Amino acid sequence: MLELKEIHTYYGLSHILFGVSLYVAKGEIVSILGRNGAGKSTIMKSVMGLTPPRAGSVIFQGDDITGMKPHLVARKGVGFVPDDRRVFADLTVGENLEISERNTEGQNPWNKKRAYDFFPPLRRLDNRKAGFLSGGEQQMLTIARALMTNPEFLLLDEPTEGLAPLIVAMLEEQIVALKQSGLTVLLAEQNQRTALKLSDRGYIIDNGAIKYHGSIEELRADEEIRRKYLLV
Ligand SMILES: Nc1ncnc2c1ncn2[C@@H]1O[C@H](COP(=O)(O)OP(=O)(O)OP(=O)(O)O)[C@@H](O)[C@H]1O
Repeated sequence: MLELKEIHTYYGLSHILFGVSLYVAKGEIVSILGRNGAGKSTIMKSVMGLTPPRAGSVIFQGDDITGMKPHLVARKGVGFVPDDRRVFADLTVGENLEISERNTEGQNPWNKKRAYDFFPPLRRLDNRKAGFLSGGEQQMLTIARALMTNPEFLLLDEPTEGLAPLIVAMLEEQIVALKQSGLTVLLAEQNQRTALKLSDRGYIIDNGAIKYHGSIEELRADEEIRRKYLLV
């Protein structure tokens, strides 16, 4: 469904991604694991066209979308949950959801009701300004906003970072539910426990290059590689 072929991405003169290749098949949850600053977010932004790769290609559902503008990538069915949990602080939770609603003509489209059924804690916050939410509530809202665009593919950048264990467990369950509903997910994670629990396959990135790729069973069994490249 998504394939990156040897992409090189820069911030100005800084060369950040060095020939990153990966693929995600329809229906999979694939994790990119790596330490702080390894390049996980830059991979996500390269797919979204926020930091277009200067070399290599991004193929989505057979189309070359390398360097396509972010709103057009979104229109193709890619939802993005960035790691900064950006919401419109002055709008209510309900308004944040309503203004994100798109592509509602398919079967069982996401709307406010479905979003509240999916994240029940958000329902009672319908009228609350989003700037007053807790970190966990904000993360639910950020994910729900991405879902309101009815994506087929979701880029999730460190969704559980800095959240309390109970919220992390709830989000993990919901990510699995999204997969069961037919969504394909590329997940960036520093937290290997979450990645090992949810994913079908994993990539390890270090210093902007892929160092390892395997099934989650292989990754789980390979303690040496995890110790070398990940936080333990
Ligand atoms: N806007 C920017 N301008 C310049 N350099 C940047 C910018 N954003 C990120 N970088 C650098 O790019 C490298 C990769 O960052 P990236 O955010 O992709 O890492 P990450 O693996 O997602 O880590 P984190 O968990 O901290 O988000 C880092 O060295 C970072 O300092």
